[in-house]
Amino acid sequence: MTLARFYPIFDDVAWLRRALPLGVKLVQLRIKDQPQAQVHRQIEEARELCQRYDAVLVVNDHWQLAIELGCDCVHLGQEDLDTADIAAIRAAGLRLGVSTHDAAELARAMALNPDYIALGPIYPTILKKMKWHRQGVEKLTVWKERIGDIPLVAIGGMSVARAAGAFAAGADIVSAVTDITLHPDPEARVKEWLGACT
Ligand SMILES: Cc1ncc(COP(=O)(O)OP(=O)(O)O)c(N)n1
Ligand SMILES: Cc1nc(C(=O)O)sc1CCOP(=O)(O)O
Ligand SMILES: [Mg+2]
Repeated sequence: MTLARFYPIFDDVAWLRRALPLGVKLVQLRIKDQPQAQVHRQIEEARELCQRYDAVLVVNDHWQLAIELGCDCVHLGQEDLDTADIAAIRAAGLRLGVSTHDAAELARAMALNPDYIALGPIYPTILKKMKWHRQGVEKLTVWKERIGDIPLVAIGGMSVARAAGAFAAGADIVSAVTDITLHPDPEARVKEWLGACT
């Protein structure tokens, strides 16, 4: 299945209630620091919403719950890979996206035969503190040459205005958080994103 080119990431299912009716077809639920019961409830609702709107739900970090709740896809970073049971994820039929930031991480990700590879932060991000400041769009070209047909996600400091440059450099998908969630009119911004990622 081909993944949509616009990939918003949200920290609460309430955002999915707003974004999915607008036409978002690929979305990540990235919940941090919430009690397990709340995470469970949110993933369950997100899965139902994505089924209703024919969208792919990617569950960040919480791979056991993603398996338990019959979700489509999980996203794991390099630290997550230290403890995740990849065989169990695959046996449950879930797709897998993996974060990468340097060549060693890319080699580790490629060995898992992932369904997409994310490279970031392409531009500086204000969402979280990171060891990497800015990879630059040029690195997307290098990554795309190395990963071939595996979809490449550009993440980190992405905006509507920056999306075309990322696609031109080799990204197949562009992901964003704060460009949407901190926008004064998030719905209007999602619509702009959908227009920029056709
Ligand atoms: C599409 C996408 N790319 C990268 C990340 C980051 O994952 P990770 O390194 O595990 O960091 P956290 O998001 O868990 O803080 C992502 N979530 N999605
Ligand atoms: C969650 C995340 N992971 C990144 C990585 O490089 O792995 S950058 C990032 C934050 C993306 O948020 P924003 O669009 O607001 O910059
Ligand atoms: Mg993670």
